[in-house]
Amino acid sequence: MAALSLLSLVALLLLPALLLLLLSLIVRPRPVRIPLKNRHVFITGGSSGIGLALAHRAAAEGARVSILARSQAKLEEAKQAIRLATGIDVATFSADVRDFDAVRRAAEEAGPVDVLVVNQGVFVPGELAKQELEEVRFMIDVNLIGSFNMIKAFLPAMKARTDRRPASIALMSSQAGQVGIYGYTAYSASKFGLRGLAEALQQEIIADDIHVSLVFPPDTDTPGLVEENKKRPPLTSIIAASSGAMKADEVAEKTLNGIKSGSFIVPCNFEGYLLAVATAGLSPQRSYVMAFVEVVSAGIVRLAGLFFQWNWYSSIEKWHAQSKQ
Ligand SMILES: NC(=O)C1=CN([C@@H]2O[C@H](COP(=O)(O)OP(=O)(O)OC[C@H]3O[C@@H](n4cnc5c(N)ncnc54)[C@H](OP(=O)(O)O)[C@@H]3O)[C@@H](O)[C@H]2O)C=CC1
Ligand SMILES: CCCCCCCCCCCCCCCC(=O)[C@@H](N)CO
Repeated sequence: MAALSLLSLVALLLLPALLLLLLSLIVRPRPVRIPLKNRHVFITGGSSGIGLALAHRAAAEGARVSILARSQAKLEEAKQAIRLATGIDVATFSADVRDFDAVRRAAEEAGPVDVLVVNQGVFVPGELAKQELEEVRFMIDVNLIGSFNMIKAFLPAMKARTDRRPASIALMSSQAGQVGIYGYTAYSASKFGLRGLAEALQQEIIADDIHVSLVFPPDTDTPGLVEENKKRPPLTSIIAASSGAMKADEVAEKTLNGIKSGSFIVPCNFEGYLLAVATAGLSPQRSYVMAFVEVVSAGIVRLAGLFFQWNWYSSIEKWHAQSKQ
């Protein structure tokens, strides 16, 4: 009896250890560190919200920072704010990411970039039945096609960089890019699209030592969210409240840490970790510890996900029952 329990104890410890060992051998791409100090970090949407917080932090960490957005006035305001806080001057580029020629001119002017953060994004919530196709197109154009434009324009010089240290392309998705949320048909589609782009792109540029990160923030306190809240269907707010809200600077910190550690998936809060494990799919994974968590908890996290859906559909049913009265 004692021998049997000793045996099962050994098996209990040995199996996870063997699994960890196996995973540490097979996870791909291999782990990498991406330094920011003295490197050129280019941030789209860098004049407001998460992008502005990223620019602040990257400048404070000793990077050379460039920001791109449409409004020259907001860019100038951001530049002054960063100078006041850090004493550092960032370069500004006024362009619309939907305009490939404008983006290409910015790329030429900016010179080679080591860390490209494609963060610009627009969000107009609303049920598809009530939304104009023009708004749908707007979100797909800025969030998805705009990201393609940025990468197409900046990638050639990144590949040809003479600094042989590892480089990074980070894309700002959203937790609504991991799970579809009521009121976000177009927005979720644009953010899910970034995932396909990122997974395929990582395979294409790994040989250039360029590493892709996909960031998934929850609701984040930014000027963009203040605007969004004016239009949000109540059910969007109810369902989005399943994940806690964050400050722009907290998301910026998670994002830069994710970039520096070369993480492909970058969750930002606890719910974000659950979502990352629940939607791990066939994404690349560099961390054998995270890979271990994914393998071991897949079933139970799926169960948790089904409970969330149960809860969300209950809210939707309740909402319809109330509005019929
Ligand atoms: N806030 C949130 O709750 C969340 C946000 N996100 C994502 O994070 C990113 C940043 O969001 P947030 O900080 O809230 O956004 P803000 O609305 O506060 O800022 C958006 C930034 O993008 C720029 N931008 C918008 N459209 C374009 C365009 N066509 N071309 C170039 N620049 C553009 C804006 O400048 P200008 O208008 O002058 O062009 C601004 O600098 C987005 O991708 C968003 O989807 C993800 C999850 C949650
Ligand atoms: C396995 C269990 C997982 C449980 C966690 C589920 C939480 C889902 C919440 C989704 C929130 C979406 C917020 C989108 C924010 C956003 O992008 C807009 N503000 C526009 O910018």
